[in-house]
Amino acid sequence: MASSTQGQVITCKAAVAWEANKPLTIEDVQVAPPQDGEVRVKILFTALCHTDHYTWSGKDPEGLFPCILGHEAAGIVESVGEGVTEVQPGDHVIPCYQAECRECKFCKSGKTNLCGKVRAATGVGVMMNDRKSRFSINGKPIYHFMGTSTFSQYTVVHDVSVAKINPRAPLEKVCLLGCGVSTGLGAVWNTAKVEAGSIVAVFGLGTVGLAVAEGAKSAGASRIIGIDIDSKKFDVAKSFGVTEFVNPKDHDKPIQQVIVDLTDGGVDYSFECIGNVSVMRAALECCHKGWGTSVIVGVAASGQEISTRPFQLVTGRVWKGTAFGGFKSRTQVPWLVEKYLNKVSQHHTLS
Ligand SMILES: NC(=O)c1ccc[n+]([C@@H]2O[C@H](COP(=O)([O-])OP(=O)(O)OC[C@H]3O[C@@H](n4cnc5c(N)ncnc54)[C@H](O)[C@@H]3O)[C@@H](O)[C@H]2O)c1
Ligand SMILES: N[C@@H](CCC(=O)N[C@@H](CSCO)C(=O)NCC(=O)O)C(=O)O
Ligand SMILES: [Zn+2]
Ligand SMILES: [Zn+2]
Repeated sequence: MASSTQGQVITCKAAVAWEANKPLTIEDVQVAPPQDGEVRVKILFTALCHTDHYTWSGKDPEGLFPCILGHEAAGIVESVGEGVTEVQPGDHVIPCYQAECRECKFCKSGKTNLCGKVRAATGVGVMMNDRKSRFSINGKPIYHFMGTSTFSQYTVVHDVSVAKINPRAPLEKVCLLGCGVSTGLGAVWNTAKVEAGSIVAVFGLGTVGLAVAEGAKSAGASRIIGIDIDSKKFDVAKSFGVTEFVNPKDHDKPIQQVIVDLTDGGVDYSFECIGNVSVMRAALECCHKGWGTSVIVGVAASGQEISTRPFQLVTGRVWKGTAFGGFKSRTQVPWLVEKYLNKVSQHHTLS
């Protein structure tokens, strides 16, 4: 059914980042109607991912200001532009910063979840159709962010950047599948492909690290070692499957040595979920000789580089990275939502 706002400019509240490192301010923002291939979404719930903080801090080479941040959210389609066939007003959706067009070289390769269709536009804060923003304040354009800009009551996204989900799903929970939780689970299931019995190290126990732990537990890992400089994280991490805790501040030795000593030569899989290049090195170097694989999930600041002795790779360790946990967004986010709903109903049946 057509909404009363279809085709109209909507004025709503949004949190605007005017400059790097300056507090966001809540503003009245004009949100233009969706053009060809675009979808306007009423955002009902949005979470905060460390990447929002990263771009806000000014360390993201793609960061543009003023902008509307936010990329981990859920909402309902308000209206759609010409040619949009896969969603309609009223559909429950999760915006996907990692698009999936199913037509580009990347999508067709079967080798990656990265999609090339709208990435050039989303990287410079505009929509692909006219290379302009749909957000403005009294005529002054405000940049989009990651093709999602969910810190707004209404946002406009490309149709390839929106996943239609089961309307029974609680949006305040499944919004986390828009980034952190999916990324952590996918890093384990898709990128590392952790096998039962593996020893896993997780560096950083924020949303992403906790989801890695949950994924590793579900894959049957025998030990899940959580490493964080904030010991307050350890209690919650236990409930996500972490079996042992290490706070680097409690040790004089390099953290990779501590983990190697704890594990008879190193872990089978490690995950860096912080965005710190020294920790990325430690995460690689705590892997077992011959087969240990380390996955970089954290996003490091502009100008930062990773390093290690090539001997680490010559002797069989593997260094990988992951974006959105390797999930194909439009296809697999609805699947993750179903998986979550089934798990919740199973718990209800059991209790
Ligand atoms: N690759 C992707 O697709 C993807 C997706 C989501 C997030 N990320 C990135 O993943 C990282 C984690 O995101 P998050 O939202 O979980 O962050 P978060 O801030 O919630 O968690 C980070 C954790 O790391 C810990 N930490 C910080 N420095 C540490 C150190 N030196 N040693 C050990 N622990 C340390 C912090 O105490 C915190 O618990 C960020 O860099 C984020 O940008 C990447
Ligand atoms: N603009 C950043 C890119 C940071 C980055 O790597 N982003 C991840 C998602 S983080 C989600 O919280 C990603 O998906 N990367 C692949 C892509 O952006 O195409 C920078 O340049 O540092
Ligand atoms: Zn994120
Ligand atoms: Zn594509």
